Amino acid sequence: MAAIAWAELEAGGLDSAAAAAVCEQLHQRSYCVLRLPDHLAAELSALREGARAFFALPAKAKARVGAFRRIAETYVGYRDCADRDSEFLEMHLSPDGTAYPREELSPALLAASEAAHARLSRMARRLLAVLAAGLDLPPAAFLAPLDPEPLSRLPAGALSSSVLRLCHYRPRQAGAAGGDVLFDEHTDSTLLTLSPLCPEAAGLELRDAEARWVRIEEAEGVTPLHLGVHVGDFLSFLTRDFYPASSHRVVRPAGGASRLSFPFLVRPRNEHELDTRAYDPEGTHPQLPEVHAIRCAELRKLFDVRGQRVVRELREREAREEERKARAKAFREAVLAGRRPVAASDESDGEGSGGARGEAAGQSCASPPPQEAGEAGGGTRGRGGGEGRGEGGGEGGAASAARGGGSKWKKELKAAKKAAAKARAAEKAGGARVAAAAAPTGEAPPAAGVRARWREEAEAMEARRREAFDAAAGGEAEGRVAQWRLHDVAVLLLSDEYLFAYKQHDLHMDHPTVGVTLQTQLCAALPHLADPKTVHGFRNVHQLDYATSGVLCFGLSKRAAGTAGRLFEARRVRKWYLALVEGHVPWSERREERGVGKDASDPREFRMAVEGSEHCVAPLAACTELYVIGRGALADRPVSKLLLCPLTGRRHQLRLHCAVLGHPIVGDFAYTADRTAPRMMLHAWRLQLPLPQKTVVVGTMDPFPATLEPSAMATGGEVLPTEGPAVFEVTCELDAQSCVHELRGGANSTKHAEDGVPMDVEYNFIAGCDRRHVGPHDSERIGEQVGSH
Ligand SMILES: O=C(O)CCC(=O)C(=O)O
Ligand SMILES: [Fe+2]
Repeated sequence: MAAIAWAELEAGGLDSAAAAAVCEQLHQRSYCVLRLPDHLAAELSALREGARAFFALPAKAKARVGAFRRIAETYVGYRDCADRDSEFLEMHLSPDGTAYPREELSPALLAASEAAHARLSRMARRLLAVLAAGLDLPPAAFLAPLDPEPLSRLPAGALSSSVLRLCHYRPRQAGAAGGDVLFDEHTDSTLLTLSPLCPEAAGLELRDAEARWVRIEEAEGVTPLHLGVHVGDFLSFLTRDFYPASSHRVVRPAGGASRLSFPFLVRPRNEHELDTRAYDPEGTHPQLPEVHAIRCAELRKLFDVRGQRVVRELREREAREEERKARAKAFREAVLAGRRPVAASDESDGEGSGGARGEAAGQSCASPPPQEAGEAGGGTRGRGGGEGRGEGGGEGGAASAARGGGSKWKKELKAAKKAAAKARAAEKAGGARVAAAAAPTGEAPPAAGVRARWREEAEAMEARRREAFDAAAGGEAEGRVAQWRLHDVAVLLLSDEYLFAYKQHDLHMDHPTVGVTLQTQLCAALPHLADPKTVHGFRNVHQLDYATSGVLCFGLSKRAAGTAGRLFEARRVRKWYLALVEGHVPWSERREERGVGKDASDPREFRMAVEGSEHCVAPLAACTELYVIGRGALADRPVSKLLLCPLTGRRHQLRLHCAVLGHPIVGDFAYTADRTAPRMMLHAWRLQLPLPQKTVVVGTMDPFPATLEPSAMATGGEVLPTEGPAVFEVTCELDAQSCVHELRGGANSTKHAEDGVPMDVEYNFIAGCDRRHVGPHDSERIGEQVGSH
């Protein structure tokens, strides 16, 4: 799971990339993980040490802090849940910023709690402002119910509603009964909950979008400086489940370790009366319920009742899901045991493709189809119910909602209507008024929010690209637009653990609405290897842009994908790209180190910009090595062929680095005005992965060969057969110089410039790679190459 840097969220605008990631993740799966800056380590460890010392006190001393009790509309104090091996201390702040309760607590714990409370509260406000902006709402829409800022504006004698809950889960006593769930499944009756993670005694489990338990503290790379953020009932209610409440629980950490945790529960003030009309005077916002004159305290009671039912439903669903998983696993194991993966494409041409074909053909039909997000199991999301453990011990749950897939909005609408019906019942009973939590009946509410916006953007980009082709081809665009079919995919290398595929240019890796994407192609070609637990079927570990072609690696299991993903993150993967760039490049080698950040002038937030340019914001370090392979012409225009080695992987890094050096990539729609090239001439040529057992290099043919033949452009987008094997694989480590040597030596040219670079070469491009280009690989040989580990 990629953590979002808090520093970026803090420094960027409400619509920065980090902000968008927070909105997207909370929308998709109701939680995200933030990476806190190192300087907060001391603050967090002071809190940990203070709490550890407190919980180590004799029971009598802890009881003197004061039992769990209600003070001015909120609960404070210490409680011991001996039957669950857990104890809790609820810390609030007084209007002067001091912690409450204070009796018996060490000055160190008080100081650490005050600092953490204040800091987490500020972070929560920032996050809520970001989440509001994600729905085109002003920050006040989500901030108004919170404790006032500064706290000195609290009524005299009141305490903060938001609470820092110090939790201690003891190791299991020898011979003790009791299960492994220490804190039952629930949703928090908060807007948000912020939890510094505890990887040394991982126990926090959250439901993912398919309602499976995820132990976020066990994810690779999680440290005590990571912060879990999850959505509570109030935010879920206020956004009609756009940000759904996260269902979670605490289980016994492995190895019987004791666990300390500090969830910060960002609560609305009980006495606050919700009124959303100010933020949506027309009542047209598709996500904001129209609510007025309803006290948060009343709403909270409603959440508690609803939570009970949803937990029951979830448990039933979980049992059904377990059964289905066992069946899918048995099937997958049977296929892998046979080591005979089958390519069952939509069109059987009888030719061998990437994986060995044949014997197991019948089985592929029976394999479970990959599921779209939200389709799995009906899409009911987890919401938990209070288990009668007192305030906070068991928190209420919000209405269930479904996400993803075509029926998402209908399901959401249904949930919203149910919520409205309940609210109306509450209105009758308690006199509170919830005007209309339901959308207008009869039709799904219009799509809103970041996800919908991004989808629109992707579609608009696609439309623009088509338009440009239309213009360039004078109405004969059809032949020039890449219209890939399901079987236009090549499997370059297949092992038990990894799949390397060829992505065609002008093809999405995946897409919520487009039918032919690399993912759907792979699902059609290798249905038995598609994992129904994933959203699209195959676990990609890195990305290629829509317009870029080339090698992509997929992990066939979560573990394999994790291993490869970590190699990418650690920058241990070497990548070589080939590009045709405009003009004759005057140097033969170059290193470009300008950082890459967002281009603030692009309203679509698509383009990036290099450090130092006028509109570049928050640039991140970027480095590319560029080598000239040759200079010549492509359809009468001067071009150079480059080998590009990105040492970092920023969005659009290669396009930008070429452009800023004065030689943009031919056909790059984002950074050039040229609309005549039939494709963007950028290709991910080779990938070198130092997998634990063996380093593999997987490559493709050179799609921009030097040739004296008539340009392939004339054939307009047709898939051409290539000469020789399309897959290049070696098991020794490669370096850039040897690639340069190989490419220059292979250039079909007799003239050389002074620097040894071939000149006057007529370049060509191969419009795509089809299965016929792939060498005769069988899974045994490839298994040897990649090794299994
Ligand atoms: O102990 C934890 O990490 C989480 C506890 C929790 O869910 C809560 O206090 O609401
Ligand atoms: Fe919780």
